[in-house]
Amino acid sequence: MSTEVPTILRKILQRKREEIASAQQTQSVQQMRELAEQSIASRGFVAALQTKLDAGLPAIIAEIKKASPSKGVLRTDFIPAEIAQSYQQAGAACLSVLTDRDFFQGQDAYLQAARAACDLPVIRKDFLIDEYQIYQARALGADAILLIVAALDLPQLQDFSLLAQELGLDVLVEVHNAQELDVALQVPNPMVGINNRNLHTFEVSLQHTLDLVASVQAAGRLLVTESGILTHADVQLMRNHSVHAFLVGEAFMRAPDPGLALQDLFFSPAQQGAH
Ligand SMILES: O=P(O)(O)OC[C@@H](O)[C@@H](O)c1c[nH]c2ccccc12
Repeated sequence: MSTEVPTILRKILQRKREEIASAQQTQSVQQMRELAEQSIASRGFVAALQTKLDAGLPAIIAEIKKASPSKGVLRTDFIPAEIAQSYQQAGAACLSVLTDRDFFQGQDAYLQAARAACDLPVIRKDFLIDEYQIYQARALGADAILLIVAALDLPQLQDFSLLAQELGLDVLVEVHNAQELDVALQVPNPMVGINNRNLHTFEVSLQHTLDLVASVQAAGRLLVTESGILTHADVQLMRNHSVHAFLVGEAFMRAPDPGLALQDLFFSPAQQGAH
């Protein structure tokens, strides 16, 4: 674990340890592993992003998130299956579903309902600190997991990444700065996410992506810019720096029709021919 773990992140990770301990009283690691191994086939997450990019289209991971610690409740009319279908129709490549209960008002059932309602690959958006949660993710039907460099040390990142691969899960390794990126690049994995939001201060700046784009691309990784993409200008700024994969939540969740908001942000006339 990095030396300065941000306060909110520290709180979340603390709570995760309790959740894992209590879940293990109902189902052992061994049982969870068996459920993971028997789970429905995974849909390729990286492959779905790459297909969009190869076609000259933006690769959009559209998020299903009811609330967040920084913004509170984002959406009251919250039906994950409907949102998933709306995202698919609008041209999303993949879904991201928050499963954390205490800080994001998520649920495992939201991931299952969203995935069952469409054909898109889904990433389980949670704070993973134990292999148990990786088995759980696959048992739920997730196609990918998030590994946050600020929450894990290098051996954990390597072990978890390997286990994920064995289970057929793709991995999004998330960083916020150059130091974390150095760690992420030691984990053999095709995808790197740059979170524009600082998990300590909640400050958001797209400059974080711009600062790291050259290093990520030089390493031959697929770069996903995460958080704080709200306007056409934000999307254009990313495109101008050859960033074409996006993880977007709030901008869609606050809109009456999330799919329509996706279309407007990425495919409106102002955006035509931009990539
Ligand atoms: O709602 P936004 O600003 O568009 O951000 C989406 C996504 O990047 C954000 O939810 C996120 C990025 N990394 C995370 C880690 C845990 C929980 C949430 C996140």
